[in-house]
Amino acid sequence: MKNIGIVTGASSGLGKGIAIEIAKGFDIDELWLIARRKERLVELGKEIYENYGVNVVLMSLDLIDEKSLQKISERLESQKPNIKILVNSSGFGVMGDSSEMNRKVQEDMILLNCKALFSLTNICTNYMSRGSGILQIASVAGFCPQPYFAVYSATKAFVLSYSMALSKELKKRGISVSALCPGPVNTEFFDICERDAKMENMIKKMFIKSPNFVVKRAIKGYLKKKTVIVPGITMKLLSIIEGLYIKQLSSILAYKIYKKFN
Ligand SMILES: NC(=O)C1=CN([C@@H]2O[C@H](COP(=O)(O)OP(=O)(O)OC[C@H]3O[C@@H](n4cnc5c(N)ncnc54)[C@H](OP(=O)(O)O)[C@@H]3O)[C@@H](O)[C@H]2O)C=CC1
Ligand SMILES: N[C@@H](C=O)C(=O)O
Repeated sequence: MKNIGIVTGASSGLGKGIAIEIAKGFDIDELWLIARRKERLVELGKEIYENYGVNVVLMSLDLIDEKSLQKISERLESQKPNIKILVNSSGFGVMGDSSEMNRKVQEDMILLNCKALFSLTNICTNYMSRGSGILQIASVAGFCPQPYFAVYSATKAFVLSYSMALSKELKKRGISVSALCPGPVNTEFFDICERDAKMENMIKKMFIKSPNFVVKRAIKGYLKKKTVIVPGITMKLLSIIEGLYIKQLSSILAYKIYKKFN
């Protein structure tokens, strides 16, 4: 059976960086790279094949479109591979006054950051086995309901909560789930996000990290099977103030209570 990795959002930023690290260091036969921009995927696929000898499958798909998820599902069903690692990095955020912002943009944030991430995770767990793992790209924004980033921070709270709970459910199958929660990272994310709120992002830029820094910590945390990975000391402190340990404790308690009575 073929061992594969799947990375969404592979055309730029964290997804691209993580895809390269997987190709470098993971024992896989094939890497599926997913995003909309085909030319970017072709470029990355070439780099990965030439430098690391890993076969790539390029899937130029809009994950907001349900048909894209069907295509991935059909391909998995026809090949029945063993998914060693799934990375859900596709996502975007737009700042602004939620009641004044375009509704479609906000709905799309929910569809991509939450719905597509959930659907792909749910599809892929059917093709995972002991030793497989899932790396979800959440955000420190998931710890804090942020005014003027209301929908985005809510989508990341979903990713964080879903991933923390799922990690307990999948433990019995030997599958790890890690939620990466970075603070601001210097990627194309801010080209989209900054449309409405330059001032806010000037503050964020004081704490900005390079994608390389975040990718390295993401892989390290994933390999240690950490449920929540927060890169950098400032963001770690912020996440603790915003309740990281309380969330972790209540999730463990909820799991123990469920197990006792079921
Ligand atoms: N940068 C930051 O400060 C932080 C980012 N994050 C999260 O990290 C993740 C990656 O973001 P980052 O790398 O920074 O930003 P980028 O903008 O560099 O990457 C976003 C990726 O998502 C893909 N994407 C966007 N829309 C779609 C779509 N409809 N269908 C499929 N793929 C799509 C993009 O590819 P394409 O356009 O080709 O489709 C791109 O590859 C996101 O989930 C983001 O929320 C979390 C914390 C901080
Ligand atoms: N963490 C960043 C995005 O998710 C931010 O808060 O801008």
